[in-house]
Amino acid sequence: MKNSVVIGISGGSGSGKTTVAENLVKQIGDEHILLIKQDYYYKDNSHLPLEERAKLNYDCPDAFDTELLIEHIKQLVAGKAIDQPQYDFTVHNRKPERIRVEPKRIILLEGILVLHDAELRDLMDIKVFVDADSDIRLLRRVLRDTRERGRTLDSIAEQYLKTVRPMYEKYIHPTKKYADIIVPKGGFNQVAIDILVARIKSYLMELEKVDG
Ligand SMILES: Nc1ncnc2c1ncn2[C@@H]1O[C@H](COP(=O)(O)OP(=O)(O)O)[C@@H](O)[C@H]1O
Ligand SMILES: Nc1ccn([C@@H]2O[C@H](COP(=O)(O)O)[C@@H](O)[C@H]2O)c(=O)n1
Repeated sequence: MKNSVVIGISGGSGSGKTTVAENLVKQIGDEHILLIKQDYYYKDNSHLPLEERAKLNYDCPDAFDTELLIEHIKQLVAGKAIDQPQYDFTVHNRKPERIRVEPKRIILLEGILVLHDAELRDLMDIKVFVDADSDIRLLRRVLRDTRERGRTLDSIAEQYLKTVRPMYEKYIHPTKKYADIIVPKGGFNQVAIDILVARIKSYLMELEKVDG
């Protein structure tokens, strides 16, 4: 048995991925569970000015440094610490600093395209797709992006029509077929969360048995 179990949580922007993931961390306790956001692995675009960075497509596989993400997940599974990049949505770029992250028993990997890459999927023990209707996802995104990501309504509308919606149809929604569990009704689906918590607890017991 491996040192750690990897759980991938995917779904469209605003579907409730972060809410599900944070709920799991709360219920299991953060000494055993590590949350890795795919957002941290957006490529560094420091070579471009802010106006150019604001126009990029952030909803396609190419926007992410998946090679680094895979390397980091492999390191964590092998029981090694990583130096994780950080991301600042308000300036559309990586932060200059990295954060040292220690491995934990359960690794939750959350992001819009975590189920897209076959090598990344193969590292996962459970694959989850969080689902919500598109109007609900858009509404949540408008509220979040104006409150937390420094965006205007006009910029959200333009980005949604230009990239967010078409890329969801092209890349994100098709990955639903890889999921072991589909969580409808977004982030506060207590039944789905309870099922995941029970499964995670049984993984933790198995891992402890291996340790003796
Ligand atoms: N089932 C739900 N009902 C109501 N609001 C929700 C639900 N799930 C998530 N939200 C809210 O929607 C917003 C976006 O959810 P979040 O989990 O950040 O989505 P994602 O990580 O998929 O982009 C957050 O403000 C969150 O509190
Ligand atoms: N500079 C950026 C980078 C990403 N986005 C959007 O974030 C969404 C993914 O994050 P969620 O928490 O919503 O899953 C994705 O849809 C990108 O469009 C951005 O707006 N700006």
